[in-house]
Amino acid sequence: MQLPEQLVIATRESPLALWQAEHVRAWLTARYPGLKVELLGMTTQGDRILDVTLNKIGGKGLFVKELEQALADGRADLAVHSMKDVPMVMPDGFALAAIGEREDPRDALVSNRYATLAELPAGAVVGTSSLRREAQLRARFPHLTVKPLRGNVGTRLAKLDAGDYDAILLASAGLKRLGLGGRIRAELSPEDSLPAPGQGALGLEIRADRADLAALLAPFDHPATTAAVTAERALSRRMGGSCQIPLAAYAEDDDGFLRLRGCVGLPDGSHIVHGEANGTRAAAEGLGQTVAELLLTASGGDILEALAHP
Ligand SMILES: NCc1[nH]cc(CCC(=O)O)c1CC(=O)O
Repeated sequence: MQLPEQLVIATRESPLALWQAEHVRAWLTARYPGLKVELLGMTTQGDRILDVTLNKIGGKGLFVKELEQALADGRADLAVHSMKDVPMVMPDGFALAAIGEREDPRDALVSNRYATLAELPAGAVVGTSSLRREAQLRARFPHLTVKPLRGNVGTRLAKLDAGDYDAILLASAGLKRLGLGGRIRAELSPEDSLPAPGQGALGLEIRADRADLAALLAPFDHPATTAAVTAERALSRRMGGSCQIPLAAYAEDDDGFLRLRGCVGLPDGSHIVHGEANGTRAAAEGLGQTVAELLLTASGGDILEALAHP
């Protein structure tokens, strides 16, 4: 294979996105000595619009469209994404070249006063703008108050420290990557907070016509993570795939066998249904569809109505 001399990585400019892009740069230069890798920092619509909850303004695509434009124009060769932010259906002309090994997939409780969710007293204010986290929290701890919280990881921690919240919920992966793992009071079990599809995994996106790059990036792929994330994303896609309704999907790989758990509900937590199934890595896509069918069958009219008219 003819090695290119230089690659450009398109990335968002939040500290977490830059960490992730640097991580991929370090992998590339270690694997291909002599390869020059530059970062092209970009601000996306999702970064600019901070005063509205994401599901109200169009969801996940907002974090990736500008980066895809840079790939289309040839200003960049690859884009590094949190798989959680990548839409369930890849737009025409783009492909995921590799999904790297997953960091901790769990949600984390961060608080300056409380060590567990169970300790939070009635009326305690918990910060999250994720419908998924909110629905699961309300279902399990209906006495808590959920208050919206957006911004990058540092901004969210600053709002907690300013006293605006008693506790906040964040992805463990982001905190750990930024060296902020020490702020985690409790890792939430999948029973308390089932993670989002793709949470904790990084994806490398390229133009579908760049076979040269696909070969170069393929060794970044972690097959167990790819199988798990494929199952989670298939579930989400079959359910309608946006972040307009609370949806969680989490697959664990045990030596080639996947256990996929999913849940869907109403944002107020008043109705939430769970489903799970097992399958082989090779059947990851079908497994996602199977669990989605279980969820749809178990959902009452109210959830189906919310899915149909978000
Ligand atoms: N919603 C934004 C987002 N996208 C990816 C992560 C964390 C890192 C990851 O899941 O890979 C976060 C922050 C969070 O949810 O706390």
